[in-house]
Amino acid sequence: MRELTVDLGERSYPIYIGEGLLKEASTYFIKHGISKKSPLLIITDSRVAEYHLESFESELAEAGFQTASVIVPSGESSKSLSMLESLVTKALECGLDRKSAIVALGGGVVGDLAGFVAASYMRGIKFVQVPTTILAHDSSVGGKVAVNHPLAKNIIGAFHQPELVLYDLNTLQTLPPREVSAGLSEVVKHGLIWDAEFAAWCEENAEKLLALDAEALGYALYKGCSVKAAVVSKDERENDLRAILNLGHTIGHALEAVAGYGELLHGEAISIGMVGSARLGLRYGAPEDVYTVTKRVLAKSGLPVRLPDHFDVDKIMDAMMHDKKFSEGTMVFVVPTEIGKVEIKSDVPVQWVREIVEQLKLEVQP
Ligand SMILES: NC(=O)c1ccc[n+]([C@@H]2O[C@H](COP(=O)([O-])OP(=O)(O)OC[C@H]3O[C@@H](n4cnc5c(N)ncnc54)[C@H](O)[C@@H]3O)[C@@H](O)[C@H]2O)c1
Ligand SMILES: O=C(O)C(=O)C[C@@H](O)[C@H](O)[C@H](O)COP(=O)(O)O
Ligand SMILES: [Zn+2]
Repeated sequence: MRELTVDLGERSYPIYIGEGLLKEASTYFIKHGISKKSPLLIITDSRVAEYHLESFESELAEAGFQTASVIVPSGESSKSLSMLESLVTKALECGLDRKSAIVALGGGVVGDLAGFVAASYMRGIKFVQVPTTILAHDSSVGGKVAVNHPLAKNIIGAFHQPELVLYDLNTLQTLPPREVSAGLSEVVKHGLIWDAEFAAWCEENAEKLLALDAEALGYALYKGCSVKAAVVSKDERENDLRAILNLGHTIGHALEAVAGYGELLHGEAISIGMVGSARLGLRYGAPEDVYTVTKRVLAKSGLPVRLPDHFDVDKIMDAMMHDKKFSEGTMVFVVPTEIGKVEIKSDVPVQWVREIVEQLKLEVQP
């Protein structure tokens, strides 16, 4: 078992990563002050529920927790305001009070949604992240919680840190291959923004990761969470440094919104977005390998690097104007300067961005 800390003063919390942790969930919950006297609501999705809900909930109930659970449809469309309202209704029906906790059992969709319920219910109650996807090594850490608006991704949300993150690597063995690759997108991102050696490791070990090799996965998720925890610990609310975690997201979020949340998985959209950011890096004078290595490691991880033809460039450009990185009338982008290093560029010429989005349709999968 590996352990990390997100260091945020009185809001600090641990991330536990290991095999079989769900079977001991109650021990961790007790250790971190989750109340047995108030009801606890587990929020999960239909696919995760099939595999994990019953055993997880009974383990907690047997240890004396007053559990209730609710299952949302699997997929990005559950991150909506209407779903938030129905979950608040459920929380009220289950009698959740200010000492209750909400438990997010699932991937990033469940984590973001359940986290936002916890942030807004009674103006904020405790929550626990129990990630079950590779991608959720990113979403479960850092306290960004949100739902989507049809025009913009994650635009209704809050910062609300969990009490703990309990990451049971065994749960990942049931992930479909497309979700494995999508999750690797954010793992690779953590290498590209912070740690060139780790980016190279991701490329060398791509096959093992795609095959869900337990040792490789454990290491990759530990490294990814370490980068995330280090960045968030320095800048919880994205005043400056934290923005680097958005590599590939200005274009990526626009693609998700234009496609209608679901056609492209988040990790896939971010993969295409990171190729766009690498191209932007070249315009600012970065060495060629920023582009070639980015593209190669993503492709080796089973990810798309080309924008499908049917995407409308005007619509993508419009959607980018609603991104949180568009502010004071200028486009702000995270731009790689070398592998493992990025810079935040404001005032990026809109024409450059348009040209890059057009070029993305012509990329060749290496
Ligand atoms: N808050 C953050 O900092 C942050 C960071 C990155 C991404 N995100 C958000 O995370 C979301 C994407 O997360 P995701 O990729 O985990 O998607 P997801 O939660 O939709 O999970 C992907 C799919 O895998 C299924 N699944 C989950 N666990 C499984 C398991 N163990 N076995 C089999 N199937 C399983 C789910 O039902 C779903 O169909 C996006 O909404 C994105 O915006 C948030
Ligand atoms: O935690 C962060 O900060 C990130 O940027 C992580 C991203 O992977 C994640 O997709 C996040 O939700 C994007 O942030 P947003 O503020 O643009 O919604
Ligand atoms: Zn992301």
